[in-house]
Amino acid sequence: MANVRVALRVRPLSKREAKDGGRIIVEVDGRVATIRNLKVDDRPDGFGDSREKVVTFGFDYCYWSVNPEDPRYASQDVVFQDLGTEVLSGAAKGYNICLFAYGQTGSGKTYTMLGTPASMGLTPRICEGLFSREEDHPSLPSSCRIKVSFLEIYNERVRDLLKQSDQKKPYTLRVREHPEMGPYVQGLSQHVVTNYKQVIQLLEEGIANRITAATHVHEASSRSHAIFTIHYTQAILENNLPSEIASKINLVDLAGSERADPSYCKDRITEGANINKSLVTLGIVISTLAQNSQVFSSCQSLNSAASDGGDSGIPSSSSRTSSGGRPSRKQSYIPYRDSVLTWLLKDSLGGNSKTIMVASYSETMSTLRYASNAKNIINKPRVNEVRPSSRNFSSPNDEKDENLKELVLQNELKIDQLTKDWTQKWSDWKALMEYYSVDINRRRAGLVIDSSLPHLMALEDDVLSTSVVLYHLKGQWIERDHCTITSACGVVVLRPTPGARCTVNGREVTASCRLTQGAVITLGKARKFRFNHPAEAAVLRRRRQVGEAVGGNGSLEWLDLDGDVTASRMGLYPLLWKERGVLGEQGEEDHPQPGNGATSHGAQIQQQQCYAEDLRQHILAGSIRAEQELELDQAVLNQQIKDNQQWLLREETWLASLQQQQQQDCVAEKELEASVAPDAWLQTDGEAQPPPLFQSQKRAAQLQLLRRHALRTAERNVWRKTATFQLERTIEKQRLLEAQRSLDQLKALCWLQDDSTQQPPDQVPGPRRRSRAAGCSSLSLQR
Ligand SMILES: Nc1ncnc2c1ncn2[C@@H]1O[C@H](COP(=O)(O)OP(=O)(O)OP(=O)(O)O)[C@@H](O)[C@H]1O
Repeated sequence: MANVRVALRVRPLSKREAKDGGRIIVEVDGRVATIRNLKVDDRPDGFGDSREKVVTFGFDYCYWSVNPEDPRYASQDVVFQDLGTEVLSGAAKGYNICLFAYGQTGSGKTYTMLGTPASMGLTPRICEGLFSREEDHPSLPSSCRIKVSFLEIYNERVRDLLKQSDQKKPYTLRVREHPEMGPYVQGLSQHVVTNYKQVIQLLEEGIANRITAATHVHEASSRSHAIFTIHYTQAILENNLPSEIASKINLVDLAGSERADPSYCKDRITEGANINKSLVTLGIVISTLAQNSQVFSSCQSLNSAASDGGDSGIPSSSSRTSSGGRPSRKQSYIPYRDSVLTWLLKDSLGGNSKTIMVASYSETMSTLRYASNAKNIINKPRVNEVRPSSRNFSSPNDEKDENLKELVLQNELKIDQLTKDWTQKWSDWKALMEYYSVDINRRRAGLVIDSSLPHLMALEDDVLSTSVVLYHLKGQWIERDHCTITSACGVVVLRPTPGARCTVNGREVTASCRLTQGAVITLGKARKFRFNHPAEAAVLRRRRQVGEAVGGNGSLEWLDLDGDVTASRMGLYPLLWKERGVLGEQGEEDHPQPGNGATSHGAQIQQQQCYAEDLRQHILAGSIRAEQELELDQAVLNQQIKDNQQWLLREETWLASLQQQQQQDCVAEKELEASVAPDAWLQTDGEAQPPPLFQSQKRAAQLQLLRRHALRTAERNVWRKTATFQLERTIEKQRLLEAQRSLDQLKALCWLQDDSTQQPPDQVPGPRRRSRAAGCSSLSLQR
């Protein structure tokens, strides 16, 4: 519980006022303001009471800003040190805060709230405080987010001061009420800011767009109420779990009240009427809230003027609450919805907010009475904390409301868990499927079965068998009785168990043997398999294409399918010389076939190249697959978002119609009640919503929450998947780099050996040197 904090500020006389012989009749002493010499009775017959009347008001702060020479002088900085820092500390703790300036036109509201370029007011100073707070105190949560919006209420219509319409006619925005967040402006632009300069730019932009006009009292009078809202969110760790503290700061510069002047044009009179209407409503709201707070608090008002409803100067609603002069136990109806201003500030006035009011004083005492009344309002500010898995619902008075929220919370948690489980299972299953994926395509007359992993394909002896069996070689595949087939980093090796009969391409294998694309393996006498290595096949296909491109016949006669085990272990080493023949003809002329050592290195280089190429292919295929999948996920997510938006629209329309219906019913009901018993309506609780609408709104909110949650989860999944793909790619690339490195080492070793087998440099004729260079170019061409 917290009382509304009220500050009084007295500005200096304007030049015109000083010229007209005006004087300041209010005196400030500490936290008390005194007004003397009030006319007690201004009857023209002279029989009025001539005694000096003194009225005192107590406030939380009193600022004497009349003369800078005065020791009591309160500068902009002094005001900020009290009020601004209170706003900042409240925001840092996660409270919603509303600071508004009230007063007659020309009394100094805009000066206090916004200030001038030479003398900054509260709003820019508070913004500055938010940013410097982050910089000055690194111990504070580093992850803070600030979003601002700026609106004005002119003639009971809301305009976005930071998003001007292109059309001549300014567009207006609708005010809606969220069942949980309270009233809000639909479509109001929100601007994320990361530094102080950006906020000031937005503030200046909004101020420039605000409607002002000259009045009798003030040349540049603000004709609208302006609300600058800062959404301040801090990421914190609570019990080692990520959590958020969100605070909404409303900084309100109200339009000034003024007496209607018949000499004004029609528009100005309407404008003034609307300003006065909203300020009168604000007065009623403040007065009623103060009374309601008094009903429930044992505290007596310190201020006699505040408790004197008849002399408050504010349209009193006491008649609605009192019965026989004593306050009723029943809470009075608070007419928030009677003006857009009070509706929008509903939460700030008497709700979940810390509220500070700066009353700018000039001439009339009504401002002081207004302010004094506001002091009695007791709010229930609470910290807005968003817990890791869900929002933190708190402090509703209504028990039913609490239960409902609890239910929503539980549902949300359940859904969260289910979604998590489901996602996990789904991704496990998907990963498994992906790993063993077999692509079956219908092509022309037949079907093509394809897989990107090394596998064995059973060659059935039974002519009646019509099925195809694929055995994927994932990591290690152990056939206990026969042989071990290992697949590591794209290299598949078969090791027969001692005594077990294994043949590869018709030759018996007794030691480890590397399997190459297309090898036919026979286990025992009957079981025949064909070994497929898709990545290797892709490399071979590409080479065949290169061969064709440079004039070869594209045949695979060099693919030594029947090569002996040693050759097989070397993998594709014959390719090296074949390719040199194709790509390095120039070097071939004077470059003899290297000796055995060189052959072995060449084979290793070739093998390494194949491996690197495999990896490259693998990365390529992986990234294409990842992209496709992400695209698909994104499309699903977009569709979900679209569906949600449509659903929200339908729900809103439906609620609006329900609301309209309810309003009509209410009017009809009131009319009926009025005709039956004029005082009967006093007994009704204005704040209570009729059950059907309330239920519908709750239901809508519940559904909305669930849907929003599902969306958030889906978004998180896409993000997680993207991250996984990126990680996979990075790992693959790392592997590729390593392969490349060892390839380079092998090459260097090979050339070193070449060098050692050649004659000393002084005996080497020129063309041989060229040939080595040509060999080099041949390799780099391959690379
Ligand atoms: N504390 C102050 N010190 C010096 N000048 C002030 C102070 N307060 C107000 N003024 C000056 O008084 C004039 C009117 O102030 P301001 O525009 O803030 O009034 P306002 O209450 O916002 O008026 P309106 O409601 O018509 O917009 C301005 O010229 C402003 O600079």
